[in-house]
Amino acid sequence: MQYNYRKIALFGCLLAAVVVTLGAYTRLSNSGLGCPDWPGCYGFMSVPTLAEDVLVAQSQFPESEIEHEKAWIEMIHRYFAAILGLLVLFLCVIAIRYKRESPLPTKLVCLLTLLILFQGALGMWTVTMNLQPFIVMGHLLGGFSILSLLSLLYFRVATSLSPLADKVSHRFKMVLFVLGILVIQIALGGWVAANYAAPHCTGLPACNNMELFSINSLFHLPIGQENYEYGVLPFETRLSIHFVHRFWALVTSIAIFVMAIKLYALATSTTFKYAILWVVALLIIQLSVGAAIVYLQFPLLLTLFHNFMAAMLLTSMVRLCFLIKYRCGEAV
Ligand code: HEM
Repeated sequence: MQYNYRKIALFGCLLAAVVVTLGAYTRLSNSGLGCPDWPGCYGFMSVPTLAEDVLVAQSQFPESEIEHEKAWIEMIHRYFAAILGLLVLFLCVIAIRYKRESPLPTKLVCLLTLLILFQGALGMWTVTMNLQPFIVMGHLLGGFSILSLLSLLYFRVATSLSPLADKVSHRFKMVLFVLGILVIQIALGGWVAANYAAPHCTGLPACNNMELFSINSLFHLPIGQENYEYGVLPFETRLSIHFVHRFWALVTSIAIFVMAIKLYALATSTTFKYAILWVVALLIIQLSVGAAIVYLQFPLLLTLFHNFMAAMLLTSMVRLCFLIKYRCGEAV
């Protein structure tokens, strides 16, 4: 039972990574409004392709012209997300059903189920509120949170150890703190993408027109518009948003390096040492990919990889937290 549950949880993690990447593809290929309604597409369960269906769709949504490629990208993301939702629901039902016989993390799966439902609502608002940047960024963060919690679920069911009963260690607090810094960096990345701010800062390492950077312009919020596709904020605000993402990458990197050095100096188990090195390796790759995106002028596939690496970095940090909390081997 525990064994099968573990395998399903692992499958859930992989599926969540696919859904997050498909979501990024939908966002970055500007297909977010490929279907102007939700959960269907122009009122159909699939993209309307037959001539008569296209006519019906077009008469019901005269203001949006069907772009089949964008509509398919959007619908494929929704299909995968729906399968993930059903899988999480299944994990939740099993955890509750076998609560007595098998010690499964019921609270964690229930939280995941609530999160999946909220994520579905965010997906709907993304479309109905015409890509409102706060909703788009929230949807990105929701996807990353689901992936993190699913990985935590997998780590929990894959171990026979119990969490430490004693008070939270200094090292655990430090890793949580750095995790918080990383989450801010991911949110800032989502803010860059949601406001289409990437091409407004093309220099490296700083933007070309740094004289336009201003902290105040960051408070110019994208609200009160009908449609947010392709962004509504002025040039200097987008440049500033983009630059802050780069600046916070520096803060994140320093925090991760310091954390890694401190943890490594005290670690004794090989598993834990590898887990620390893995985080550092992912960070170095992520920084190089970030710089390459700018240098190569924002190619879609590389930006997708940037999103994927952010997800990997986040789950690796979650793993570090888990390893400390469950004192795997004599790790901490
Ligand atoms: C720890 C380091 C970093 C993390 C975790 C991170 C994470 C992210 C995330 C999650 C996104 C959103 C992608 C999406 O919408 O799917 C993003 C976007 C972006 N990041 Fe980063 N990033 C990091 C460092 C950097 C660096 C160093 C640069 C540039 C020098 C950079 C440049 C960009 C750009 C240009 C985008 C917007 C892409 C677009 O909208 O086309 N990032 N980042």
